[in-house]
Amino acid sequence: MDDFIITSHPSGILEWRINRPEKRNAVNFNVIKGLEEALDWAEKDQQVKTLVITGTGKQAFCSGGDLDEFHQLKTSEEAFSMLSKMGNLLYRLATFIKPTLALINGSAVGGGCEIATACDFRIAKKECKMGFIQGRLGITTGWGGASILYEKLPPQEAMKILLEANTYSTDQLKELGFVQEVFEKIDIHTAEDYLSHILKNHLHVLMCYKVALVSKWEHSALQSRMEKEIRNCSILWEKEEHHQAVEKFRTRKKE
Ligand SMILES: CC[C@H](C(=O)O)C(=O)SCCNC(=O)CCNC(=O)[C@H](O)C(C)(C)COP(=O)(O)OP(=O)(O)OC[C@H]1O[C@@H](n2cnc3c(N)ncnc32)[C@H](O)[C@@H]1OP(=O)(O)O
Repeated sequence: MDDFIITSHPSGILEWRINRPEKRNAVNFNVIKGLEEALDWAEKDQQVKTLVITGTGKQAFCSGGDLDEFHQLKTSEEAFSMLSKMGNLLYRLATFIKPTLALINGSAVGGGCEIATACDFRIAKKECKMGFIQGRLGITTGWGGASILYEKLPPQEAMKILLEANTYSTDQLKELGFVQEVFEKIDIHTAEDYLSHILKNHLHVLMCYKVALVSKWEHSALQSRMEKEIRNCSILWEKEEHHQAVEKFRTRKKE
């Protein structure tokens, strides 16, 4: 089974789906490669007007980094190599020249929330649990998601959900303005309906509006703020508290 699936829809949506439901769509090195592939495709294909990111199954959008695969990374430098690889892709996603949407089909936690944050829009199935839970593992957002979140929510609201490292309901996050719409059921057709007016417009119109947003972030040095955030996470990654927290998760069911 492929770790990700890319589907080009006649509506002009390119769908990138993380396909690891048995691990709640955790991100491994293969999935990181898949995100780069999807961004390359969406950039080059003139038929593509929007990029939609989602997950396979009804339980998870994405559970963040694969704690088994990335658990092997022990030192700050080893961690930084992976974190910056994904962080560079999240900067590329956040500043992507075409509109992007996170179709949140299930729980989105840790780096899964960072991926959702990097998209322009977030629509979610009711009752999904979402949250930047990295703090529970003794680390901070490792893919630059906090810097992007500070661009999308009032700073005090963004800081509260980062500091709490908690999970929230979709209704709570809609009230905060993090989630744009909540649906009882959700699938790619929900995304097509939500994007229907955007998909009717010329691609060059959509791209010009994205350029206007991206230039704001270029001037406010979003990329270097993300790099600093990622470096700080890699320093925390090396500490014993982080490795013990990950080990506790990985062995929790075997007790
Ligand atoms: C790399 C850093 C990155 C960043 O911040 O940049 C991060 O994302 S750090 C945060 C990493 N993610 C987590 O800590 C989330 C861990 N997972 C969970 O909290 C839960 O699994 C949840 C809420 C996503 C879903 O809970 P649910 O009860 O529905 O499922 P289970 O917990 O029973 O898990 C089912 C199955 O999936 C495996 N699993 C889940 N998440 C991960 C993961 N992130 N990495 C590896 N494997 C994961 C879990 O172990 C179970 O497998 P099984 O073989 O059945 O034990």
